[in-house]
Formats: sequence, C-alpha cells, structure tokens
Amino acid sequence: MALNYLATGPSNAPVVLLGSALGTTHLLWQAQVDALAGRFRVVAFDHLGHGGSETPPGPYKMADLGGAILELMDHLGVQQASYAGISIGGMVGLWLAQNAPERFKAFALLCAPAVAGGSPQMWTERAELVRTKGTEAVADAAIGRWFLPDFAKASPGLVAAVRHQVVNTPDEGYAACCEAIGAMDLRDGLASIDVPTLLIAADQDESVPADAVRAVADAIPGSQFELIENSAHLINLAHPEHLTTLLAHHLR
Ligand SMILES: O=C(O)CC1=CCC(=O)O1
Repeated sequence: MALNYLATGPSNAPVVLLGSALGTTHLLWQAQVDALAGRFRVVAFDHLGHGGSETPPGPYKMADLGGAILELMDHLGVQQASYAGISIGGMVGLWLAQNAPERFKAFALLCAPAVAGGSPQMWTERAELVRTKGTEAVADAAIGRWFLPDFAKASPGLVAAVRHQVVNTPDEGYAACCEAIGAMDLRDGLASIDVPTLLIAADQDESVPADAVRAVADAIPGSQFELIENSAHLINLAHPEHLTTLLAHHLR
C-alpha cells in the first residue's frame, strides 16, 4: 500500500476520506477526525510523497495522486466514500470527481482551484528550490501564507506543529507534488461533474484566492459555495468547529 493512513470510527459507518495540503500530513485533520469519528469511518491519509506514504521519484501528476487514493480504497475494501480535501487535497478531489465519480457520494473541497495559481514556472522553480535546499527553504513562507497573523500569534503550538510537518515532508515528495500542481488544468471537466460538491474558500487566502474557488463552483452544475470569513488558507485549523459542521452536513 503506497499511502499511509489513519482509520477511525465504527467499521460499518459510511466512509469519509480526508486529504491534506501540500507539505502536511493526515494530522492536519485531527480536529475533524475527532469530531466526525462518532458518525463516520474517517480515513485521513498522507498524499504520495508525504508523511508516512511512499515517495517514488517525481514528477507526479494529479492522476498519480488520485490513483493512489483509489488504490487505498481498494485496499480497504471501500467501494464508495465521501471525500474532503484541502488545497492539493482538494485539487486531487476535482481529479477524482472527473475520473472516478462512481466511487464517490459527495465532495467537500477547500481552497481548491482547477488550474494552478501563479505560473507553471513558479511551481517548477519551487520544486527545484526544494530539491536543492530542502523543504526548510519554503517552510516559513508557507506558514506566512497559511495563517492570519493574529491567529498565528494566538496559536503558536499549532503553527509550530504544521511547520514541523512541512520540514519533515520528503524533499522529493514535496517537489514532485509542486510539479503536479504546476501541470494541472482541470477546467474542461468541471461541467461534467455530477457528484454533489461543496466548494469552500477563505476570504483572506493568499495561496488560493476565493475567486479561483468561486470560479470552480460556478462551473460545476448544482454545486454549493461557502466563503469563510477571517481566515487564510488552512481554514480547517482557523475555524475547526465551523468546518466540521459544514463537512458533517454535506458528507452525511
Ligand atoms: O503552498 C501554498 O501556499 C499553496 C498550496 C497549493 C497547494 C497546497 O496544498 O498549498
């Protein structure tokens, strides 16, 4: 099995898969795992090249990341699940919604654009930086984008824990996922998505501006859009209870 995962909750309950952000692990979802595991079988996993998962040499494509998740479902004997993902986890969710819709009951995708923000070259350069200097070289900038200053000041332990995940991400895994993001363009398939999909954006997200997420919602027929106020990129950490409520309602 390529992917490391933590499965919590009753074994006969409906399954919810949780996919985390670039440079983070399944621990990013701890608050939601704790809150949802009474009602769901919650499977929080590490993407390819992250945490305890395998790190084959890159570059990766969204199909590699999505294929590994389908393999995890097969391994667990899960025919159908709901899926929540943040950032790259949400982007892979868009790939799954387009390429394996029959395996999913619902998607909740946080801070997920259909095409990479910045230029493809920016992502190639970030991959090169990490391959030469390591994830330490991008950690402080990521933390600066992911939390509002007041939240970071009030929650130093949590911010340090996320930074720890970033610097412990395998350099090749992080770089290969940057290449997957840089090469991604999922816009053409959005109109054909017919699984119930909730798109969630943050009002002060420098990594994935809310307008990019709104554009995804506008292109998916019947999808829902929620804008979370007073949050940067990592919404599920900034507003854990609110996010848990949205997920519990949409993924039931
Ligand atoms: O690194 C960032 O700030 C942006 C990002 C893109 C995908 C992801 O998971 O984070």
